[in-house]
Amino acid sequence: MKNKMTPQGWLRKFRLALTGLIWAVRSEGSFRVHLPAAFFAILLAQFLRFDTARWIGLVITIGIVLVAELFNTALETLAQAVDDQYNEHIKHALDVASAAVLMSSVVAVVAGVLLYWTPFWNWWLLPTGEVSLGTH
Ligand SMILES: Nc1ncnc2c1ncn2[C@@H]1O[C@H](COP(=O)(O)OP(=O)(O)OP(=O)(O)O)[C@@H](O)[C@H]1O
Repeated sequence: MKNKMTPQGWLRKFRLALTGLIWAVRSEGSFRVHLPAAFFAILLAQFLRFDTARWIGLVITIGIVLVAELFNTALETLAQAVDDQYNEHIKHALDVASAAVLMSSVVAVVAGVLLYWTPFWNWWLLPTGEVSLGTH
């Protein structure tokens, strides 16, 4: 077997992955919602001065949503190539992929509330009432 774990091999893998990422972002409409939402979440986190733990939570949450969307796009594309007629297996596969995206979105909403709740209220209340909800 040919050993592909050379620097050139890794570089080729990285180039192919980047090509796939660019293609997915261009062809899958959901990225036009998810990417600006992720950008806005990062800006808001910066504004609210997230601590390291919250940044880690935010990065993982954004990653989960984007990875689910990428796999969903890959499956949809593969399904189109396999069979453009009605196919029960493809239906189940695509429905499960959609469920993964839905699940990641629910996780993102719950994580968003947990991550932003205290920093937001601290920002909202501190200048007027000097009330702090603490750091947790
Ligand atoms: N070949 C097929 N056979 C059976 N059902 C299919 C097939 N292709 C798509 N479907 C059904 O249509 C649904 C939507 O699939 P489709 O690939 O059109 O995604 P979409 O709704 O356009 O998603 P997106 O907007 O993310 O591209 C699937 O979840 C599945 O139930």
